[in-house]
Amino acid sequence: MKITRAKVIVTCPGRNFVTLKIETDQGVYGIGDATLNGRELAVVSYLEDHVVPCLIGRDPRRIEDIWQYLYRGAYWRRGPVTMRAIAAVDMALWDIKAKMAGMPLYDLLGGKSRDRVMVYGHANGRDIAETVDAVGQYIDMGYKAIRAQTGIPGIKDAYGVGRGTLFYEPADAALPSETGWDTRKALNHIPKLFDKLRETYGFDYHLLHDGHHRYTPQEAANLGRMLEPYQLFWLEDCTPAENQEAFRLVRQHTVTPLAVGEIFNTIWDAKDLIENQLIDYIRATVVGAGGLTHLRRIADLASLYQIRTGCHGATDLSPVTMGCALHFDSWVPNFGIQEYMRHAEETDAVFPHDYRFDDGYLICGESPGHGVDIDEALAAKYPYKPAYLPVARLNDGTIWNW
Ligand SMILES: O=NC(=O)[C@@H](O)[C@H](O)[C@H](O)CO
Ligand SMILES: [Co+2]
Repeated sequence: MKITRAKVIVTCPGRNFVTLKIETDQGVYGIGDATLNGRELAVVSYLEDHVVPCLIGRDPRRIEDIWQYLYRGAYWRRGPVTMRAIAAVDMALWDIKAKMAGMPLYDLLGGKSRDRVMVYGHANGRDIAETVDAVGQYIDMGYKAIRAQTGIPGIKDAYGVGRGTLFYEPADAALPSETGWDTRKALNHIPKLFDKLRETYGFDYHLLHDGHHRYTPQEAANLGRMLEPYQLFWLEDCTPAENQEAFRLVRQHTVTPLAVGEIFNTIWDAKDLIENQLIDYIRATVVGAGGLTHLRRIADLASLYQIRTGCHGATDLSPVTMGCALHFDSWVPNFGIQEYMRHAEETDAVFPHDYRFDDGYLICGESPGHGVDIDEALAAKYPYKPAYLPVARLNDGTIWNW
């Protein structure tokens, strides 16, 4: 069996997505997501100019060999562009293998460990009252788990607060927009949000919060401790994780569960965090961490330390990633939760899929492969539109983590 063609499809139905389509001499094709929010075209070039020429003629059944070839063969390794390109190839090859086997992908991974996948949505508001109301909307939609982010008095465009939409799409300008940050103001305000949420809705619903890399370890520990009475499902990205050891300082001072990893590219970004049990959930994704082949390895390492998966699932991860993630989530024994920010209608039209939302859970599809396709004719109607993630500055102008 041979790969006869591989093409990169760039489309912008509501937002930019990069999709790799691999065709074979057996007429079966597979697709993979390669979207890197704000740097999409770098992955397009990496794939078109440096990966696709190496794929033509290879046997698509040799998923592991191709993964190792692309990872070790590039010599330069572990970056977000490289690992997204490898992920797209990997997803497409698993799609092909499952289609050839006539199986939904989860069957190829080892079968279902659960019938449905608990998801969480993004409730946000410009102030506490709006955010409390938005959480109520998600509860009414059947969600059991809701992430809550609120505007903070004195902070311009705090992270996670949409502009009147039900969910949050941060890539909002042709050049990076400038947002503010003030940790003191955030630490004074965020506990009040969760106090109000628990007072309003009680403790039966899972509540999550994203620190989005903005606190130092000591500040993160302080926030974690202040949030303990509100029993969060997790506090995510509480401090930057380049220094994995920083989480030990947080861990020592709070029992608030910690989640990290949406920007991780390989197992090496998480190894120390996992082996030292410094986190409770690993957020690495199929598209961000080298595909199913590599994400399985991360999940298996995490399972040794009772750490569960909590895959990132924002709008900028395409329905192809969501489809693959649901097959992974259906199989992985140490599943925790799946982030599910809904895609725009025009996105769903370009990427027909068989997964569906039901009462706070996503139900994985049963069709052979990962269950997601791309309508190329429709995709062509949405040309790429430059869109950058914002940057954040402190009050004195210092660039901070967005
Ligand atoms: O937990 N979810 C998130 O942090 C997302 O909202 C990220 O900011 C975006 O995916 C970045 O493109
Ligand atoms: Co996040």
